[in-house]
Order: sequence, then C-alpha cells, then structure tokens
Amino acid sequence: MITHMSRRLRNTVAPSMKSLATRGMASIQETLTELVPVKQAELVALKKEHGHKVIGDVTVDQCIGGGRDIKSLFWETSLLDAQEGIRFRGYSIPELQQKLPTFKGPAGQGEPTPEALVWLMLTDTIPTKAEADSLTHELYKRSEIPQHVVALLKSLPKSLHPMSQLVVGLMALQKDSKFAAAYASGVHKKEYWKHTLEDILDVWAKLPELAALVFSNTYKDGSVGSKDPSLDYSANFARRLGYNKPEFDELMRLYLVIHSDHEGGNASAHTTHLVGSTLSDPYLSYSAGLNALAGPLHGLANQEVLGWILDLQKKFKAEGKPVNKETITQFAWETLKSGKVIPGYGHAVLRKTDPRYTSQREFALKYLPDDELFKIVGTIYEVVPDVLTEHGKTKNPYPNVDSHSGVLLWHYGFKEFNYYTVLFGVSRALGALSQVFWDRALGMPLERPKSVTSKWILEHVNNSKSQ
Ligand SMILES: CC(=O)SCCNC(=O)CCNC(=O)[C@H](O)C(C)(C)COP(=O)(O)OP(=O)(O)OC[C@H]1O[C@@H](n2cnc3c(N)ncnc32)[C@H](O)[C@@H]1OP(=O)(O)O
Ligand SMILES: O=C([O-])CC(=O)C(=O)O
Repeated sequence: MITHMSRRLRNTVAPSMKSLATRGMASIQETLTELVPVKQAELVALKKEHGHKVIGDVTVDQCIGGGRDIKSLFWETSLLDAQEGIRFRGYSIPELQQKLPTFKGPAGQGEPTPEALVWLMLTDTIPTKAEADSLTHELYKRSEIPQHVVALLKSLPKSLHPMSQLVVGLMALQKDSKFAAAYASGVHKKEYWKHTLEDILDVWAKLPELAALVFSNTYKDGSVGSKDPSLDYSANFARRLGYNKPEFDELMRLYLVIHSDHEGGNASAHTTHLVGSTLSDPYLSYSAGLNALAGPLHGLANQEVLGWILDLQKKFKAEGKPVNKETITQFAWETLKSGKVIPGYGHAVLRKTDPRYTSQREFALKYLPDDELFKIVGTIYEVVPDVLTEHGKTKNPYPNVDSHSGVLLWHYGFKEFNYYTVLFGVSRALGALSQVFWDRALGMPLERPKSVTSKWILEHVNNSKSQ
C-alpha cells in the first residue's frame, strides 16, 4: 500500500523523477534528492491518518524477555517474516536473484551485485544496469584510506580480534565525517540527510579497504592486492583480500547481498539506528553496530560454527570414528549438556530454515557439491533440528545464515575463520546505513523507549487486577 502511495505521490509531487527514473540515468544523489520530499510527504500522511491507531500490546514477558515481537521500530529497507524469511523492499532472495542487475549484465547472469541491492534499499526501485554501475563507480572513487588510518591499523597487535581492528579503523576514519563537520558549522536540520549520504557513501566505499588491511595485517605481510576500476565492489574486495577467481567473486556477491539487512530489530542494525538517533554521524553509528555484530549470539556465530565443525571433525578423527549422523548427534548433545549453544541454529524471529541458509546451500550445490565440509553441514542439518527439538528449549531448531557461510569460504582456501565476521560487517553496513539515510531524511527523533522496574511491574499488574 505504501508502495502504491509512493508511486502516486512520485507522479504528482516530483514529476521530474519519472523522467529520470524512466531513462535510468540519474545518479544515486539525484534520485534521492527527488525521492526525499515524496517520502517525507508520505510519512506525514501516514502519521496524520493513522498515527493514533494501535499496532500491538506489550506483555510482562516481552518486557523482561528482550522485547521479542514488540513492534516499536520503523525500518523501511527490509521486513522479516518468521516463516518465510527476509524480503528486501518486498523482494525475497530468489526474486532479487531474478530481478537485480549483475556484474556481467542484466538480471539472471550470475549473482546480483550488492550495489544493485543498495540502490533498491535506498530508492525502493530496482535499478537499471547503468544505475547500479554508476553506484559501483561512485564507491570506487571514494575508496582511498588516509595514511594515518593505514599506520594506525599497522600498529595494532595481530592478536587483537579482526572485528575490534575494523572498529578502530572505522572510528579513526570518523575524523573526515562530513555530517559531523556540517553539524558543527550549524547546518539546518533539513539538510542533515545530504551530509549523512556523503558519509554513508564514504563508509561503504572504505569498509572493504579497511577490512582488507585488517586481513593482511593480521594474517599476511600488511600489503593488499590491487584494485581495478573495471571491476565491481565485490570483485575488488576479493582482489584486495588476495583472491582472484570468478567463482569466489560470485560467492562474495552472494555473501554481501544476503548478509546486508535483516529488518531493524537485530542487534547490529538496531544499535546503528539507536546511536544514529542521537545525531552521531554514520561512522560512530556503524562502529557501534559492528560491536553488536561481534557478539557470539549474533554475527560472530559464523566463526563459532566453523570452530564447532572443526572441533567435531578433530574429536572423531582422534577417536578413529567417522563423522556421520550418529557422531554428530553425540557431539550436539555433548555441546548442549555442557551448557553451550549449538552455533548457527535457532533464531529470535525465524521459525523455519533461514532462506539465506538455503541460498548458500544452492550455491554449494552448484559450485562445490563434493566438498567434504559442505557434506558435513548437510548431515548436521539432517540431525540437529531433531536434537534441539528433543532438548525442548529453542523455539526454532532450524539453521540460520551463519550455519553455512564458513564452509563456502573455507572451500576457496579462506581458512582464517576468526576473520569471517568482518565480511559480515562489510555487508551489514549496506542495510543498516541505508536505513540511517532515511532516518535523517525523514527527521526521525531520538530513540528513547520507556523502561520499568520489577516493582513498577508488580504495582501495575496489581492495580490492573483491582480495577
Ligand atoms: C546473524 C544472526 O545473528 S543469526 C543468530 C546467530 N546466533 C547463533 O547461531 C547462536 C545460537 N543460537 C542462539 O543462541 C539463539 O537461537 C539466538 C540467540 C539466535 C536466539 O535466541 P532466543 O530468541 O532467545 O531463542 P529462543 O527463544 O529459542 O531461546 C530459548 C532457549 O533455547 C536456547 N537455545 C536457542 N537456540 C539454541 C541453540 N542453537 N543451541 C542451544 N540452545 C539454544 C536459548 O539459549 C534459550 O535457553 P535458556 O532458556 O536457557 O536461556
Ligand atoms: O535478525 C536477527 O535477529 C539476527 C539475524 O539473523 C541478522 O541480523 O541477520
């Protein structure tokens, strides 16, 4: 309905939008300049017409239990359904694979590019190939990292976790925040979004560069591979990391697309949005989001999954036993009985197998069907949901995105699994900061929900009973 309203308004409020968009020639900045007043008008209309209506209640369990299911966040770029999984601006992952432009050409010629997805998340419109390419070019132009940040990263101990190194690098880049400078010089609030967009494009452009430096400083000699203006964002990232294989580029495209956004309530996106609501600039906001992503119940789970699989392989090899349904079941029970979680399984919202898991499985079936670790991941999928169901605690016994990503990287020789969450961090910036753009463009307020004490809850429920 919003989309229909949006199209209607776009035709009336901003007629020039139609011609530019139809010709597929506008830059991302021009497209957004035309779209912002349209979306602002839509939000005003939504608030005026429906602002007082109720969309949910809050129980005591929800208040104490991490706010599950409470609809209290506004997030435009994607929406998660517990059964079906994620949709980006209304499109499922298979639909994105059919509709978004690819590196080689139009939709369908390989994996879509993350640049095309960013265009969709920002503008609510599927880009033409030319539009997606213009964003690739824009990001390439902005990708240089200042020397002081290169030197700072080099000075860090190799034993500092790669996610912490990434955060240090991003925080150091904050020196050049255009939003912070504009705010300090007293810019009018109506102009915030323009400076925010500048920062967001810079952060997106520089994150893969930072990530590649972190990789090389930690595991190699500090030098990174060369980039090439004729390549896209993902292939250049792969080159910087030292990979030069078309199949790996495709994996990087898939990886960066599917990890980018998962509506607003996940810890990294929510943190980014919350910090951004104080008018901290995109560097500060996304650094905070990265710190949330670095937790083992969230993004770090992908590193944990690989560790779990390698541990189980090592254990049964030492015992002279095969890795099969029986031994995996035994290992899963041992994990649960020692009070640990099985990484890569369960989810706060999803109640079915994560479609991001399925898309990675399809990639594996296409490119690496005989890989040993891929087969183990398949066998884990055959037994762990039953184990977790019998265990009786988790609300969702099925695999999430983190359950599959590591084995794909491992297959291509990317074995530094302590680093895997950095790749997730490069991707999550695309969704979380697309929303930060709209937060500033729509004039979203400081986020400040109400908290209550246990005493308040008891008094409240007792008072309600007596009424
Ligand atoms: C990109 C992402 O962030 S995807 C998630 C990545 N994280 C992981 O894979 C870690 C493993 N999974 C988990 O820890 C959880 O499923 C989470 C954190 C993802 C979701 O947590 P919740 O919404 O609290 O899950 P749920 O309501 O099902 O939890 C109920 C109980 O089941 C347990 N449980 C949930 N999943 C698992 C699991 N994979 N292994 C063991 N126990 C589990 C919870 O720890 C909780 O136990 P408790 O009552 O003793 O505290
Ligand atoms: O949605 C969540 O809570 C966790 C998740 O899968 C993600 O952020 O990608």
